[in-house]
Parts: sequence; structure tokens; C-alpha cells
Amino acid sequence: MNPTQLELLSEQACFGGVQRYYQHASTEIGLPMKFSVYLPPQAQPGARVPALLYLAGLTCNEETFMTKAGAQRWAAELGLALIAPDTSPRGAAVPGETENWDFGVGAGFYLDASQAPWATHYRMESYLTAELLPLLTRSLPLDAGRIGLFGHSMGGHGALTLALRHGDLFKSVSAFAPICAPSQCPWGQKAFTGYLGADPSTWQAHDATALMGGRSGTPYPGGILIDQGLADKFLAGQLHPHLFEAACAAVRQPLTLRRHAGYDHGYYFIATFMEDHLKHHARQLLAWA
Ligand SMILES: N[C@@H](CCC(=O)N[C@@H](CS)C(=O)NCC(=O)O)C(=O)O
Repeated sequence: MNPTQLELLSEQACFGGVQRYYQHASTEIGLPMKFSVYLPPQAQPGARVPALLYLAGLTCNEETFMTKAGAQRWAAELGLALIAPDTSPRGAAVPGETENWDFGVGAGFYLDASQAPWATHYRMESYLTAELLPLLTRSLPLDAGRIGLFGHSMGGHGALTLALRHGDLFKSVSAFAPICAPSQCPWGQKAFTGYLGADPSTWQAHDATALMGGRSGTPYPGGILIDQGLADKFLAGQLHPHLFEAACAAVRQPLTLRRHAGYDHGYYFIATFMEDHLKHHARQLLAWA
């Protein structure tokens, strides 16, 4: 397969737009990668629309968000495209890569691994920022100057860290139940040790709380939106939103962190607040009031 060629795997009409699944040969990952795209009815040749890149959590793939989050209805109304990549390489044949649900396959953590044997294929940050987004804004009616970023859990970590590391690419950011301080929780410590090595000083560049704390200004003056369920079984041990909240306050980054009684970590929670997230991005990408 030619690296720049998109193979359309399926296409379905959805809220007046189209839901598509694609595969392509990724040069950054060195393997075929799948992803999904929702194009709203406003996306036409000659009429580029803003797009939101959604990063899913542990154990998910390119289907999870599109089938469970209920985002297409709002995307169609607002004129936003949606892009959902897979959460890791698949088929890299790294020994043990499918043995853990929180490390390896389904758990790429949206960074470029520096440690053997992961470094060859586990390059999700470069894949998304240097390959997939440029490819899609070249191939589809998407506006490269109006890209927003959001995600859930591990993907919320990905959204916050990639937004802070690539402020030139992303104009708006939000997250559902993000892993806010991966250097200080078991999921993050396990992933960073495996992908980046045992020296915690190398982890800080991929830790949203550390990245925000190191800023001198406000990287997203339009504000960051985070929703967190208070019945989320991962909240106390893994997510630590209060640490990111303090880091934002210290650099005066506007943050709306909403804590919702009764909601857990799953997609019923995500679907409940999806409209608010798409409108948060629309306000910044479309001057939507
Ligand atoms: N396998 C884990 C749960 C993994 C999990 O909750 N993954 C989240 C992201 S961190 C998810 O979105 N799963 C897919 C789903 O809920 O459909 C467990 O047994 O506790």
C-alpha cells in the first residue's frame, strides 16, 4: 500500500453527513493503521470544515468513540468533522504486547517510545501530529488551521499533552476524565517506565500537570474544558484532576473542571456531556456563540 493512499473500508450516511472507516500504511508506525472520520453535511469540495481529533482510552480502538459517544448528531449541527485514530500500533510483534490491557496494544499513551523494543513502532505522537493530520487535511475537506483536540482517560492525557506540546497544530482542547498527572499514578508510571525508561525526569515532557506548571503564559486563552464523574472508579487512584487544576491556576490558564455526582468512567458519561464539548470547540473554531 502506498503510504499516502487512504483505503476506504466502509462508508455510511449519518445525520446528513458520512461516517467512514479507513486504513492506510503508516510510515511513522511502520504498519497499517485504521482510523475513522465523520464528515458533517457542511464538508464539501471547496468548503473546508474545522475538525476535532478524539483520542480514546485504554483498550479502545478507532470504532469506540464513533459507535458509543453520540457525537455525530452535534457535529452535523455545528459543522465539525470528527477524527478518531486507533490507540496503539497493532501487529508490531513486540513480545508481550497483548498481555496487559494497560500497556502495549490498546495503550500507546500518545507518545513516541524511546526504549527498545517499543521505539520502532510505538510512535503515536509523531503518527498523529506529523502524519495523520497532515494526510487528512490534504485528502479531505478539512481546515488545517482549525483543528481541535479532545479525548478520554488515556486519550484525555493525550489531548492535554499533545495540545501543550503542539500548540501550533491545535486551537482548542477538552477532555473527559483525563489522566492528568501520569508521572504520579500507576497507569502512567507503568507506561512511562516501559516506553520512556526508568528515569522520571524524562516523563515530565509527557505529563500534563508538569507541562502546564512549566508554562509562563496561558497556552489556551479560550479555556480548557474537563468533565469528571465522581463515581468514576479510577478517579482517586489514577486521574488526579486536582493536580492539573492547581497547575492551571498557577499559570492563570482558564480551566472549567466540572465534577459530576453519580457519573462513572464509561461512555454513558461521555455521551451525556458530548454536546457541551463540541460546543466548547465550536466557540473557538467557528466563532459559534
Ligand atoms: N479493562 C479495564 C477497563 C478499561 C476501561 O475502562 N477503558 C476505558 C478507557 S480507560 C474505556 O473507554 N473502555 C471502553 C468502553 O468503555 O467501551 C477494567 O477492567 O477495569
